[in-house]
Amino acid sequence: MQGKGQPNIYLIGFMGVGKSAVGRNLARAMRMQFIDSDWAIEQVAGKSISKIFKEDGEARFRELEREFVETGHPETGVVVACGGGLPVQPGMSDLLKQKGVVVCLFARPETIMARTIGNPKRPLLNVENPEERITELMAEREPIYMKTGIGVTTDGRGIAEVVSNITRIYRRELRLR
Ligand SMILES: Nc1ncnc2c1ncn2[C@@H]1O[C@H](COP(=O)(O)OP(=O)(O)OP(=O)(O)O)[C@@H](O)[C@H]1O
Ligand SMILES: O=C(O)C1=C[C@@H](O)[C@@H](O)[C@H](O)C1
Ligand SMILES: [Mg+2]
Repeated sequence: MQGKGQPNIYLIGFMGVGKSAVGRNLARAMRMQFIDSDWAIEQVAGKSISKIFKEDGEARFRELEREFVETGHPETGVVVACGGGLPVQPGMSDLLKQKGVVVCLFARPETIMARTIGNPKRPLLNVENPEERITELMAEREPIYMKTGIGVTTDGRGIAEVVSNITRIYRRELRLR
């Protein structure tokens, strides 16, 4: 794989901004491996995200996220699509920045709503008024997202366009290192 040995790329941002979809395409373009933290955690736990939340609680899920970042994935050559809440718990922002290039995808609440509606993988949005929940959670998380990753907006932009933007950012960051 051509990107083997290169610093990891971590995609962060709110649920539905496109981390998984963009990450898969970015990894292909960069010839790097692709790992989705939500998927990796489901493999370790042997159950779905919604089952982990229901049976073990959110705190256990956050522990699994920490283990994934600390020891659960290769140190180089990987594009990691992070779960929406992964950078939020204490210490994670600095840890991600140490480990690689962090890019944060953004989208407006209406866009997020349209992209996430009816998906059972996002138990936090499985509430009576998901729009309100998105706005609240976003306001809480935005400062952390902004200080952790280089921002890329995705509203009205297709996946290929977002991928080529990130490719340029990554090359620039490698030159600066
Ligand atoms: N730029 C884009 N334009 C149009 N649709 C998009 C774009 N990015 C992602 N999508 C679509 O939006 C949906 C949500 O994207 P995705 O699952 O990649 O989000 P995510 O950030 O990984 O969310 P989560 O944090 O919950 O895992 C998918 O159906 C995806 O194909
Ligand atoms: O934003 C969040 O806290 C979450 C996002 C998803 O990717 C999953 O990691 C899970 O549903 C929690
Ligand atoms: Mg995802």
